[in-house]
Amino acid sequence: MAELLKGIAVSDGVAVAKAYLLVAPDLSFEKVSVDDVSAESARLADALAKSTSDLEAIRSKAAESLGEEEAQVFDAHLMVLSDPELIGAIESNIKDNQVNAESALKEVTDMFIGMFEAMEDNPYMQERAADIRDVTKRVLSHLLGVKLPDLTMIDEEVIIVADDLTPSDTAQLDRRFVKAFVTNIGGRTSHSAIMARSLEIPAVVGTKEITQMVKEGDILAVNGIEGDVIVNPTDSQIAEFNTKAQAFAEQKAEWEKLVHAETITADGKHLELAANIGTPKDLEGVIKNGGEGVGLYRTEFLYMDASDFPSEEDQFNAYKAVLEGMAGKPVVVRTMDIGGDKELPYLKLPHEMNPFLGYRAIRISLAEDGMFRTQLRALLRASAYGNLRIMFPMIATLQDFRSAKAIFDEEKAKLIAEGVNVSDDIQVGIMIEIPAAAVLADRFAKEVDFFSIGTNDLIQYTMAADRMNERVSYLYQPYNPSILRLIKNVIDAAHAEGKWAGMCGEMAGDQTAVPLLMGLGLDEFSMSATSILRTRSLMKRLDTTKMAELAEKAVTECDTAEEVVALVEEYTAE
Ligand SMILES: C=C(OP(=O)(O)O)C(=O)O
Ligand SMILES: [Mg+2]
Repeated sequence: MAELLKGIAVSDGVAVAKAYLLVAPDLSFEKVSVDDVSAESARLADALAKSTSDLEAIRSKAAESLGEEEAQVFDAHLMVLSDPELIGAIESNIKDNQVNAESALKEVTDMFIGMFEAMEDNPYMQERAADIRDVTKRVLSHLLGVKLPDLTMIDEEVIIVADDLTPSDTAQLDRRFVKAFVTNIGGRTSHSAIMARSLEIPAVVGTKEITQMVKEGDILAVNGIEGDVIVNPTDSQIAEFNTKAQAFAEQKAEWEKLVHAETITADGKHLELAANIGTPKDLEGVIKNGGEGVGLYRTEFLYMDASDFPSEEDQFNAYKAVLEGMAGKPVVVRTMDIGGDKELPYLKLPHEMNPFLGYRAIRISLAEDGMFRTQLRALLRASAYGNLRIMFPMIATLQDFRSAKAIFDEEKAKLIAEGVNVSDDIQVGIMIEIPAAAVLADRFAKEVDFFSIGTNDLIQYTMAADRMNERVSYLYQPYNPSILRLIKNVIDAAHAEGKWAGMCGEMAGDQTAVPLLMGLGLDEFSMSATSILRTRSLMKRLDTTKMAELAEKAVTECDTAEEVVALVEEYTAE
């Protein structure tokens, strides 16, 4: 029977395909004694052989899609499988203690993992412990006859079902095969949702129970525009979804006509529509969608995609590629924003109660300033290849900004003294994503070159509602008058000092927010590349004077987000 589930629509598009469960399988087992130890050893040998052949296949797939360097992680895993000391110890455990292969394996690997993990100052041994942990899971899965899900091995059309997708899971999705994803948790501004939009993969998150409702092989129909998911749809429901997919494709074709057009409002004002990117590869989408610049390059993905800190040279090459790719159009590069839902496995950070309020972004950069200086040097060297702007994330105090700017100035002076070609026209600005900075924007505006409002975080900190938590998503209110007042304060403060104010939070591409932001005088709108054309189409039919009247009313006369939405509808009705 078909079952309908409602979730949060986070990435447009409609898809129907087979479910693929990305759920950690149950690998529990009982320790039992065995009489036939040679049969048990044969079971172990069989599981080891199957694990080896899995890993060889995964390795060659990774080499093809991610590159040889990324694939080398799997060499370390293969080495574990052929390590005579480890395998020998498991075999002896079976023989000497007459126990099943599962428990012999687990006891020995736990012992090695414990030993290596105890060597706290030795990152090499820590990594070996992680490798053994991974390989043990694989061998156990073969012994128990359960399947380990693996995103890189998908080779048919599927819809991924998971509790949550991490940003690195999302980065591995192959658009040819992954037609959509559906998760239990998450919100519109979770990083996996943001990435789904740039990959143009339809997605519905926060369904709370999709993983319990779906079995391997079920068919799913997903509508990422409205947030509907149907498990095992009927033929007529499939036909209905296909009609919606068709209508969406036609709407997109209409927007695509604006790809080379400028963004001009009904009263002839030019506004800048820029794109948010995570890697140089995303430039293709920016160009395809007519982006007039890059308003946010999230450089942390460069760190997250590597197995160790990227070198100055690797970073320089990535930044240069983006600057050259945008051919003189502005590119705002944000310095590393690790923390919150963006983890860096090789930067061992202590577990925190509230990671979004913890040690993250500029706080890490200022404390571990070697890493920060490397990034700034790479950026400064790349500045000669385009129109670079640098932005610091999570600035809470003027002292944060001054410290970061002082390090930037020092590195710039050093490079110039070394005779390196550095642009003398690099604007340095900040993200406004912490309410303290939004309130004090008039003071910041005297010292920075620009603001970019990061509403994804600004809303969660202002409303005290976690951006990832679907239970409090009703409080995550972009149109709440309190948020609009903060935004107005920031834009007015920038303009009073002759500076520009942009926005790179997801709100900049939200079709209900855009009329308000136009009315508040926002200069630059930076969003997922896939939202650019529909926003250009909307702006073309709106008049800035009328939108200013709308914004003024919203800020001074509305009590609630609902009232603001009603007002927007009234002012934008055709
Ligand atoms: C753009 C933002 O940064 P991120 O989503 O990467 O936290 C924001 O907080 O609005
Ligand atoms: Mg942020």
